[in-house]
Amino acid sequence: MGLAYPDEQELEKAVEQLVEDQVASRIAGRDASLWGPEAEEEASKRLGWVDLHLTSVPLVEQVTSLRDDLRGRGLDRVVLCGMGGSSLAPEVICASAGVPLTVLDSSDPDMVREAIDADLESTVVVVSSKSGGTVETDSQRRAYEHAFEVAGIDPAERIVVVTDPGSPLDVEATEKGYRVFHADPQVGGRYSALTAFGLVPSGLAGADIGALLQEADEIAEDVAADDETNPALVLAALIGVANARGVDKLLLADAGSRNVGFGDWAEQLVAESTGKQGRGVLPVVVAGPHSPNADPSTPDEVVGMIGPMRDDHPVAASGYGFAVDAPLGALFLLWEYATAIVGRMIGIDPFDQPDVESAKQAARDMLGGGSSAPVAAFTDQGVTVYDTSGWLPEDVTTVREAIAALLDELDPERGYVAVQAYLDRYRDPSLAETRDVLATRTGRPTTFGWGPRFLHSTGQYHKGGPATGVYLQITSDPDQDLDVPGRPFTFGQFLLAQAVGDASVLSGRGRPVLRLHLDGSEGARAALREALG
Ligand SMILES: O=P(O)(O)OC[C@H]1O[C@H](O)[C@H](O)[C@@H](O)[C@@H]1O
Repeated sequence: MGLAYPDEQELEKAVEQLVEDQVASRIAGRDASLWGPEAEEEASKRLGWVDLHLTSVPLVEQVTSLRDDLRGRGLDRVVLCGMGGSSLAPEVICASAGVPLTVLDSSDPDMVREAIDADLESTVVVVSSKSGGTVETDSQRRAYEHAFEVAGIDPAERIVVVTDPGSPLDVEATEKGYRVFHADPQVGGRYSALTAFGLVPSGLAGADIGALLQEADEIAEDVAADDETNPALVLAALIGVANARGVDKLLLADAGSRNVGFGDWAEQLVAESTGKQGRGVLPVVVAGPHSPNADPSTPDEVVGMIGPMRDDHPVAASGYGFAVDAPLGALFLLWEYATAIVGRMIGIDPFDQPDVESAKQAARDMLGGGSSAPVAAFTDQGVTVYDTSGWLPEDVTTVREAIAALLDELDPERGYVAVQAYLDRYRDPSLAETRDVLATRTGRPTTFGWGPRFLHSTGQYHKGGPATGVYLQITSDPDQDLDVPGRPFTFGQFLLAQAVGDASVLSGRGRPVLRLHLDGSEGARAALREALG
């Protein structure tokens, strides 16, 4: 089928089919057969999220009492160490509630050092990892343990752990006497907003987590209903039918939602759940309804507006897009249902992430010296240019020409640009504006991700989804590198290995990757800005 937006009748038919197949009630009943025989085993241990509005209720009391205890001891600054599904939900929960939470989801040495140096005296650190083996999170924990010890503070007084029972982190934290919250092992990372992963850090930071569960409870019956008005069915039908027609990007704009930064959470859910086996839905998260890619949009995008809150129905679908909003707890559950249903419609397992490991392995190979160091093409104005696998034409000698050459590789109908900045997002927030600049320049869907954060979110799609992207990596010399205590590498070496490792996997799929490495000077940054525009 060609690239054409589905009409209303097709959408109605798709919803009717979902109703007839009883997809919603079967998800609620944890029917693991919905995604085919190959996905059944994984799905049979990944559907616990349907009942979290009930099963997580006892956590509210436990977290509130720990918060009161910590505050009584003057510990009111909460730092969360965790990647992907272990940090994206608390970030949106706390931002929406207006309570401060420092999210440390990076291996950037400057970012780690700044988080640690800020007010250690009043800090409690939540270390969250479902697997208990994520290297970024492990490294951040080690750095905090070291900092507490140097300051004469017992880490056991300050570190709270969230992990699955029996994980390596669980074992080590228990031995060390840390306070451990066990998460529900029947829930995967990106569906874990209403487990201990979402609730512990948010509750300690001061968000009303009881209200959040209540909000989810209020929509639970609607999203589980085999009914044409079920908002999850309407949302899924729109995205799923469009995808079958080649409309495979999902624009998410904040249109005045009270749920601050919701797009970043939905981005991981949709990209990692659907982007595999050469298929998937690419979320394109933009600031507002008038951002480039939203206005004008491209023919291969479903245009989704998050907000404003509607009284009658959480989802309003029209021929070319939708508006969706609800209280945050309800929105989590609604999108989880919708994403799992889209997974069924496009024929993939929405609960695995088969391509994430490849980049981790490539990073390990780099760190262990098992792969050769990348060779630069040239340096221009403090920016060293790397073209993984040598796709750059030989006569290209400037950053400006290199960016133009990358954009020349874009397919005008299906292609997208992914900017991946392995930098300190708190110090360099304006770099995210690169997205709008390149979206305007190319007229094509453009995503922006901070590395290594995006590796645990859209990273799966970039490696496992349709091979239609061109990739612009930005790396830099840090101000000052930092040791990872007890490890044979520094944070700076690890960060670079992550970028180089991911680039090698992407280029192994035949995609062009351009890495621009800044020497840390203002001149290099200015040269980059100038070459982008
Ligand atoms: O919670 P963790 O086990 O540390 O995992 C953190 C993240 O790691 C991987 O990248 C997965 O692809 C993500 O889905 C997950 O959220």
